[in-house]
Amino acid sequence: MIDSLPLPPAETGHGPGSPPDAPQASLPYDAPVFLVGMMGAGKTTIGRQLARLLGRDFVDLDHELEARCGVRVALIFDIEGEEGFRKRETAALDECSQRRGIVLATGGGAVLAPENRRYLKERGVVVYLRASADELYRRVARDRNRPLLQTADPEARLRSLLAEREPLYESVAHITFETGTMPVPQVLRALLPLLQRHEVNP
Ligand SMILES: Nc1ncnc2c1ncn2[C@@H]1O[C@H](COP(=O)(O)OP(=O)(O)OP(=O)(O)O)[C@@H](O)[C@H]1O
Ligand SMILES: O=C(O)C1=C[C@@H](O)[C@@H](O)[C@H](O)C1
Ligand SMILES: [Mg+2]
Repeated sequence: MIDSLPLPPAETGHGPGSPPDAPQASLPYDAPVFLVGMMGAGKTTIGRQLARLLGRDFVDLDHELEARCGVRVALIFDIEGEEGFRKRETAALDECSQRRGIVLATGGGAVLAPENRRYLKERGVVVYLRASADELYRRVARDRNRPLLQTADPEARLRSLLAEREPLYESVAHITFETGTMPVPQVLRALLPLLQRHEVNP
């Protein structure tokens, strides 16, 4: 039933009727760029803008799963539990991470599975968007779309998830970028030269 509902458009291109803007920058490789980090790290927001800047297609793994299932991430969790969601996430990541020339924003928990970490590390350039628990919580506090934070104490949950995952994000990252309280345009300006300087093995 979860596979047969009407789909919102997947965020995997520039959208119907909207031609891509001319790229304002480029990278010296076509390996995919993967963004990892906690809920609220800015993977979707920065990923979309980075893709536009580079003239690359943007893939958001959460949106891709929603498009495939026809329902929101929260409902996938409700129906299939976190385990079901993670299986779908791994299958989608395996497929999407083989695309060249894209920017891909992962979901916050995509680094949990060892095979996902291998896909990320071996197939592209991985950027860990890092932020403090205080800052992350400020960014997601009012948003109800994150099922793992629908608890009595979402801030404590976010802190414990961050502590658990930090070493996993670090272990896959080629570039760790501390966003601090930097606004999005500034993050993009500072991240771009790091990506351009990164050396990718053929
Ligand atoms: N550097 C930043 N400064 C201020 N606000 C930010 C920054 N990055 C993201 N935000 C805001 O934080 C919120 C969450 O960002 P976003 O949805 O991009 O996070 P995410 O990493 O994709 O999270 P998830 O893993 O849940 O998908 C959004 O409202 C976004 O505008
Ligand atoms: O941090 C997580 O485990 C998650 C983050 C979101 O991107 C979604 O993938 C989902 O809400 C799970
Ligand atoms: Mg996101």
